[in-house]
Amino acid sequence: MFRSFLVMSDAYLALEDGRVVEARGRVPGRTRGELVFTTAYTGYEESLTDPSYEEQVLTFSYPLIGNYGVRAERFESDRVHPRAAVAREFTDEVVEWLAEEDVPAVDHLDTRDLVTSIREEGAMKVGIAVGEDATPEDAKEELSKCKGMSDHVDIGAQVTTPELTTFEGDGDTTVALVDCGAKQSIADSLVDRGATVHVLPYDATAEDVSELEPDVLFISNGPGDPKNYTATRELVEEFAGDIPLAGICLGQQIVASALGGTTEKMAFGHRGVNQPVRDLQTGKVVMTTQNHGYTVADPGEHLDVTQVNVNDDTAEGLASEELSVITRQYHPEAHPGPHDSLGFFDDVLAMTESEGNGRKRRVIAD
Ligand SMILES: NC(=O)CC[C@H](N)C(=O)O
Repeated sequence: MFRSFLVMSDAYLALEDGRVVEARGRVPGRTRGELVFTTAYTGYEESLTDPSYEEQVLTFSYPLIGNYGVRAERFESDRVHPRAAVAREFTDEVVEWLAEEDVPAVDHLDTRDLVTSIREEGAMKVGIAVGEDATPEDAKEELSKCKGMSDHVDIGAQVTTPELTTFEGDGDTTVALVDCGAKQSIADSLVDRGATVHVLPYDATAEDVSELEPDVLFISNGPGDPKNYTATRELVEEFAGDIPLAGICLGQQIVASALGGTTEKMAFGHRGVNQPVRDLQTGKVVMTTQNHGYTVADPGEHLDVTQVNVNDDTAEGLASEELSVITRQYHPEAHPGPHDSLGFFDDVLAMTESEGNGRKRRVIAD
């Protein structure tokens, strides 16, 4: 157990490795989740509203969070998704926002130690108790109720759009974006390029998609284990070879598993805005935004790995020319992070123009 420098502590984090960490409580409450960290030094508004953090507790390794305020125009969804937020120091403005959202927050703890533990031991469960009457036992009780990420079997239902929503672009291309917890910047990046984007619930049926006559089927980012997105995987199986497919993050994982690949959980994942990715064809390395804890272990026979992470060689981009598929494990839409890979959206829309790409082809055997 290590101590915050405050004499009075009213926040406790009970870690899966048995330790209880004291902190300063900023927003009271009791909660639990998977403890992860991001190394992003900007973009706290975008990260905190990224639906992929659902059921997780987000630790910022950057020590001061909130130094340029809180503006709703930077939000990626309509609420804060992590179950709690942890930093060395939160500004009052961020704390006010988290309080309005009823999301427990703690600071004045040694986040360097926390991040080192996650790196060495992997992402772990945490129970948190914050408030004047909070005790270490309360935090431990929360920990005892904490489920593993893969055990949140219907996590998509917690983050998806309740109904079909359309964002109009000024061009002719139509994209069906299956919302497994989509960041708003994905639809925005497509609309910016002229596409009309229909955002569908994660459990949309093949009929729902067909009715829209989309030129591209796009699977979004989202929280939890890709194995739990059965309905979304079936959609990909249904349309592969008929219309071009794209996916980001969870979307890449779902597309790969639908086409015969496999996914696995990583030790602590990739979360930050400076993850280096190498394109295997051009040799070029770009800095990317990432937020994932699972990865594609085997892309299967239909997909090729086109990009890899420079640090650990994991699959960052997959493609099939035959089936017109391109996916990214990272976040080309940025928000937060570098804009170097925004060209992905041009590549996705270009698939609709490529020769021989019709709705009639079926390459995968039924
Ligand atoms: N940002 C995402 O889409 C995350 C995907 C998945 N939930 C993972 O953790 O790997």
